[in-house]
Amino acid sequence: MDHEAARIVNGRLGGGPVEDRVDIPRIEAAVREILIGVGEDPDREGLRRTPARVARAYAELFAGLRVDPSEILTTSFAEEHEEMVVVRDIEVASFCEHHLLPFVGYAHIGYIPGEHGRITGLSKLARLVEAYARRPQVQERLTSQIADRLLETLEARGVIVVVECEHMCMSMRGIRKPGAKTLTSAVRGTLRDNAKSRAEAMSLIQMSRGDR
Ligand SMILES: Nc1nc2c(ncn2[C@@H]2O[C@H](COP(=O)(O)OP(=O)(O)OP(=O)(O)O)[C@@H](O)[C@H]2O)c(=O)[nH]1
Ligand SMILES: [Zn+2]
Repeated sequence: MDHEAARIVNGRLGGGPVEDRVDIPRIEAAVREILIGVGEDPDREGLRRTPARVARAYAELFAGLRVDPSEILTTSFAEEHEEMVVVRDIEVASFCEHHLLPFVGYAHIGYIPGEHGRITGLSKLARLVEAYARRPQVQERLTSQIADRLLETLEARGVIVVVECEHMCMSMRGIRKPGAKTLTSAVRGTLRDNAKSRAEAMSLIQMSRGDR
């Protein structure tokens, strides 16, 4: 494998291979430095292959940086469905950009198709979450990016996205409050303007909470 090819690893995003250009040697060197920095011996048996493992893990965990979210919703179908569609409990695993520690939880997505009733494949909603989650993020931006992309690409009449996550940077360090959940929402279009539709969406989303 030539040097350039060695820098290209295949990441996987929601099951599909993506060409993933990640500078593996650079990540390896940095991880080795971190290990030294925290007072470890990067050459001891258990840590020898750690920089390489972390580099591969990061390629996968940040694969969203190399995905164009506008290409995810390209499959949409014209359907005479003008009522709400809700997909709830989509697992989220993202990284807070302040500490590069994970935040994990669920995203719930609801939308009302536009005038021409264009709907998208249900899995595409989960792929959209993956594309925006697998990058350094803040939860608020993750939430609104998903909502804005849906509104724009599907020309939906209304969109609601609710994300609930626990942030490891709040659980494991700093203030150390494990179990604290952060809830964020982004509401667009008719769901923002119409309190009755919004309440319907919220009740569909909240129904899941009792089931869990
Ligand atoms: N709004 C928002 N804040 C976040 C998110 N993830 C982490 N944070 C917060 O980012 C803030 C960074 O604060 P700083 O004061 O710069 O960093 P810090 O000294 O490590 O902060 P502490 O966590 O309070 O120890 C912290 O309050 C985190 O809780 C997120 O997704 N959204
Ligand atoms: Zn953080």
